[in-house]
Amino acid sequence: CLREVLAAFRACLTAEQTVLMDPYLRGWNGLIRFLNSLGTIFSFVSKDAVTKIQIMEKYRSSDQRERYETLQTMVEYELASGLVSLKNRGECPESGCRTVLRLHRALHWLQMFLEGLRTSQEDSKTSVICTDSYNASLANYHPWVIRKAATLAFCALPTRNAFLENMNLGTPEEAVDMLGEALPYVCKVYEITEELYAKHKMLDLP
Ligand SMILES: CCCCCCCC/C=C\CCCCCCCC(=O)N[C@@H](COP(=O)(O)O)[C@H](O)/C=C/CCCCCCCCCCCCC
Repeated sequence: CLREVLAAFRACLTAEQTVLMDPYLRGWNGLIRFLNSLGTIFSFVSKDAVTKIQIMEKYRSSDQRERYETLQTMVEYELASGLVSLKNRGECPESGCRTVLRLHRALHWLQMFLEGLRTSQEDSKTSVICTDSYNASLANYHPWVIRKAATLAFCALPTRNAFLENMNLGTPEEAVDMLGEALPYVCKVYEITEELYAKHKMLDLP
């Protein structure tokens, strides 16, 4: 249920302005379930996202689980233990920091996409909203072949109102209201993570 997905992003935020890992991953898992319901054309996207979520879930069920309780504790722990490579991807291909960075960039896309959906006219095309938000965010980190595959897949998206109805949040108008309520939490999670990564000069982790 997307209501629960949006609630998960709200639950990530603590009074100390840190981001809790478990609701963050719960939110992502819910988004992937929704993505899968849009058709197999998006399998290549969900496969990559699932791999990344599983890497993080593995840390959360390991002996070091407490180090991964929040994004902040993860960054502190991995940097102090030399578990992050700032230059060479091959050295630490599955660090929590680089893995979360990929999800974080995708969260930027999601934020722009949902805002576009919320503020668009009834007759707007979801594929156009999706392509515009992708080009303005995530596409900057993808090679040509992925950008092509992604923009091709976006053409299969249903119309704006059908998409909003698929979200199971009531009528399209009710879904838009719900997005208006929930988006500030997604934005806050994005902002806190962006600041954290900028502070540690990790926004370009290979
Ligand atoms: C209330 C919510 C309603 C909206 C629901 C939207 C559901 C979206 C669910 C998931 C979003 C996609 C997450 C994609 C993560 C991509 C991470 C990434 O950038 N990976 C690349 C880099 O990884 P490394 O190689 O460095 O490890 C990787 O190369 C990418 C591979 C796959 C292609 C990614 C294409 C992304 C397109 C994003 C748009 C999804 C379309 C959703 C349509 C509604």
